[in-house]
Amino acid sequence: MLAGLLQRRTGLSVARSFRSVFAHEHHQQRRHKHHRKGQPHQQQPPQPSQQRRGLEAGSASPAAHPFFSEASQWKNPEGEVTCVQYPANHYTYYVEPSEYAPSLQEESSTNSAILSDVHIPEPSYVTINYGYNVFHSREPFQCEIKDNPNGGVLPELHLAYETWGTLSPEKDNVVFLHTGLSASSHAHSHERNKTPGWWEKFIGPGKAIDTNKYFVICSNNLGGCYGTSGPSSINPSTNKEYATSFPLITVQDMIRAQFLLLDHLGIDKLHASVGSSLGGMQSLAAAAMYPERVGLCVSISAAHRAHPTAIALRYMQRRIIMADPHWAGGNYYGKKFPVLGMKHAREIATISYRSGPEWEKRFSRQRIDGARHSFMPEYLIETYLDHQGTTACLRYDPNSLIYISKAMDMFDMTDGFEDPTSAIARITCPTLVIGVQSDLLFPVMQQREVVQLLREGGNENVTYYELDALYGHDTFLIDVNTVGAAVKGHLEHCCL
Ligand SMILES: CC(=O)SCCNC(=O)CCNC(=O)[C@H](O)C(C)(C)COP(=O)(O)OP(=O)(O)OC[C@H]1O[C@@H](n2cnc3c(N)ncnc32)[C@H](O)[C@@H]1OP(=O)(O)O
Repeated sequence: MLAGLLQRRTGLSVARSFRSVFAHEHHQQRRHKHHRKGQPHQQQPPQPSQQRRGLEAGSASPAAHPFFSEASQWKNPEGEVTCVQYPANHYTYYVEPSEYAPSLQEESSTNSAILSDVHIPEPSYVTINYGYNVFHSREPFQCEIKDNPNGGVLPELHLAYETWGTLSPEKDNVVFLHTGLSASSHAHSHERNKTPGWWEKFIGPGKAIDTNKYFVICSNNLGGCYGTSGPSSINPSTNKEYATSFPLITVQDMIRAQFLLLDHLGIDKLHASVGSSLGGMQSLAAAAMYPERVGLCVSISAAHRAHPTAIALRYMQRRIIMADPHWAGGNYYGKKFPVLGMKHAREIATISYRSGPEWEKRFSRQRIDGARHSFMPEYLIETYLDHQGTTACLRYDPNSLIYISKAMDMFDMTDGFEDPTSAIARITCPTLVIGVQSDLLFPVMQQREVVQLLREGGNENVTYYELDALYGHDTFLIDVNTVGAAVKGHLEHCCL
């Protein structure tokens, strides 16, 4: 009955969500139209912000390259423009003096072969504190894979985390939120960082994770770049960034680091471990590795081991980053930044995060009004991917993406755990598994398999919801009505 109810809710939610998607699209088309007005396939005049910085827009002879019809701007996480992409494959980049060094970078090229010469230092993720707390352990942290630089030992460990709600005197109301691949600990806004978080609509008073009831902790993943030890952190032994001397890490290492944080906070047992995607893998791993310390488990759009298709997609993202000459073996910190590798990797990632059925409805075969056929972005799906790559590529450290995506590929609860045959069987707590039928990255057969293994392992309290939402893997970020309702039900009612 509950499943039927949820199915109905899903249908309603999809219809409602698509209204906003179409509104978005029409807005986008208007934007394109506006930009091109009167100047199809011609170079745009410098934008006011470019003029202010004295950049020249005219040196690339755009008439010879009639493919780009507008300039687009790239922004850093603070919303400041850090880069401008000009028409006709003519790229000019500049950076804010206050945030980056050297103070002003400007380079241009006239054909795509020279794009790899763009000069942009790495983004500010390593220098700006986004309002998170940092747990600092001075004890060496032994990573699981010992065949690694320094035997897989990190001399120290930093773990960035944020919290919402109030910890009960008994410390028994903790919900630990594990993040996806490139997310930070900023799942929700708070006094020290008012920017909406990546699960803004899911967390708060009365919300799916109710902060009137629960104390929510979200930590940035080991290997990440938002305050937790990762390749861009300074190795205290050398006083330089680890880069690729950072050891290979596993999902189990991420969990061990998180439980060190819980030890530090004096929290013996979680009310619930919750996560989606990589976070859903972590949630399963946490419940298997620390069964006595996890009260409830929620795993959304995840799996107990990576699917070969997902490995293939992440492999290509890594290869594209590593093929960027500015990746330089991972040693690009303070030098040229592999921005194009990161942009194209993000474009591939976006293909895996959404779904064909969504794009059929959202973009179909629509093209930019008046665009000529060319090899440059012309269909709305192409401009969309271009936009996603452009906006996301300056928000994350490419080396972090390489390390964490590799950890996802290596994740396999039937292998690599101390007692592999029974890793899933060790999950004895009530567990909610959610799958989305349009998910390419973690296809629903994987969630069904997790449920089957849990039940075969003797867990009698397993709930499974399969959603027919069209947003693919990203449904967990978008569909608060269905995903949020299921999570709330599990956290608040499953054991009553
Ligand atoms: C693997 C793991 O472990 S986790 C993976 C998790 N997934 C991600 O990291 C993806 C993150 N995605 C996001 O953050 C998304 O913004 C979401 C999911 C939160 C919201 O999605 P949506 O509301 O559908 O917006 P979406 O990001 O798809 O598109 C909106 C943007 O695309 C632009 N856009 C839309 N259509 C087009 C188009 N045809 N051409 C160019 N740009 C377009 C919009 O103008 C808007 O731009 P803006 O963000 O700069 O304002």
